[in-house]
Amino acid sequence: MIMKVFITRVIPEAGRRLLLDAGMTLTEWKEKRSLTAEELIEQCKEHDALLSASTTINAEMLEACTNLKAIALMSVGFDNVDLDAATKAGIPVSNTPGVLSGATADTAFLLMLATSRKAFYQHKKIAKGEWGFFEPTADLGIELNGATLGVFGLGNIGIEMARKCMGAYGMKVIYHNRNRNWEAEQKLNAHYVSFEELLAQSDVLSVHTALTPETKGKFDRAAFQQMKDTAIFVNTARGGIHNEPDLINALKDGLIWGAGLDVTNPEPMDANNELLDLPNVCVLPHIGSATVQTRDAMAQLAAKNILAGLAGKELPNIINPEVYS
Ligand SMILES: NC(=O)C1=CN([C@@H]2O[C@H](COP(=O)(O)OP(=O)(O)OC[C@H]3O[C@@H](n4cnc5c(N)ncnc54)[C@H](O)[C@@H]3O)[C@@H](O)[C@H]2O)C=CC1
Ligand SMILES: O=C(O)C(=O)CO
Repeated sequence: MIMKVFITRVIPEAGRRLLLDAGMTLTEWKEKRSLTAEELIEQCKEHDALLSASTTINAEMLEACTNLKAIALMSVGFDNVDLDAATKAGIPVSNTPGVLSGATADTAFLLMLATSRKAFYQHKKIAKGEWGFFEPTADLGIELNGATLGVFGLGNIGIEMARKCMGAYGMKVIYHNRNRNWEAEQKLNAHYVSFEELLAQSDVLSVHTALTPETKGKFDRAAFQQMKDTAIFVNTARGGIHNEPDLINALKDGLIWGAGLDVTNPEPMDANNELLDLPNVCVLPHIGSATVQTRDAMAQLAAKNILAGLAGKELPNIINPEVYS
């Protein structure tokens, strides 16, 4: 029987090929705008499986599309999906863990280093014709050698970030997590600390948890107040984990030294956002996993999950396993 897969964006050929070679019929959303909620429902009703690249999947859609045999997300994060509703609708959902950890940690590392040297600000100055002259005390950065990296969420990406920082700058690693990660602690010689200690001791604080009700708005004014005024805040996880007005004020009031963000709240960020004008800030448009190799691997993994679901098997990267009980 021919199975039909709906794909919410154009995905790398590596993933499409796996599905096509298995005899699937594909419909890709090729328009330069996101699907509306109604369009998503309309499409999903006509298909057997959904491969979703950062589309909101709400209860209404899931209740309307119980025909779906699998939803494969092309992401690790699943805060855009109503997982309880998916389970209630009997639809298995998968994500793409692991394959994007290196690329996303590279992005966190890039933001840390670029922020520490005000790199994006300097680039903008040149573009505006403001190369200037040699001023021994102007626009200085800070060095990272021997600094303390604080990881909030020592999972796949947090571990990769810690490795890179240790290798490049001999950074000391401390972390705070829901649960202690004993294995990573041993491998990285990382020290578990309370959230308050993480705030107080980090020279660079890098966020790597999922966005959940517990982490939403976790980095607010009260948190920034407890950080060093020389600290760099890096967030490549989700914009909702920091409170943006509080972050702007923390930077302007000198509570912290700088910020590097791959994720904002909302996305896309408004072009007039104050953060874009601050010298010690570097912002990227959510490109954590955006390399050729990583996007190929993500598309392939998502495709493998779809194929398993359509063959009546458990999705290898299932995130709502209770759907099978
Ligand atoms: N910027 C980008 O393009 C990308 C962003 N991400 C984001 O990064 C997040 C992390 O990804 P992975 O490292 O692969 O996930 P992971 O599940 O391997 O690691 C997350 C860690 O956070 C910990 N954690 C969860 N809730 C916590 C809490 N309330 N307090 C303290 N620790 C908590 C978990 O125990 C786990 O160790 C994803 O959820 C996603 O939102 C992921 C990939 C790319
Ligand atoms: O995987 C994720 O969660 C992302 O944000 C995009 O790769």
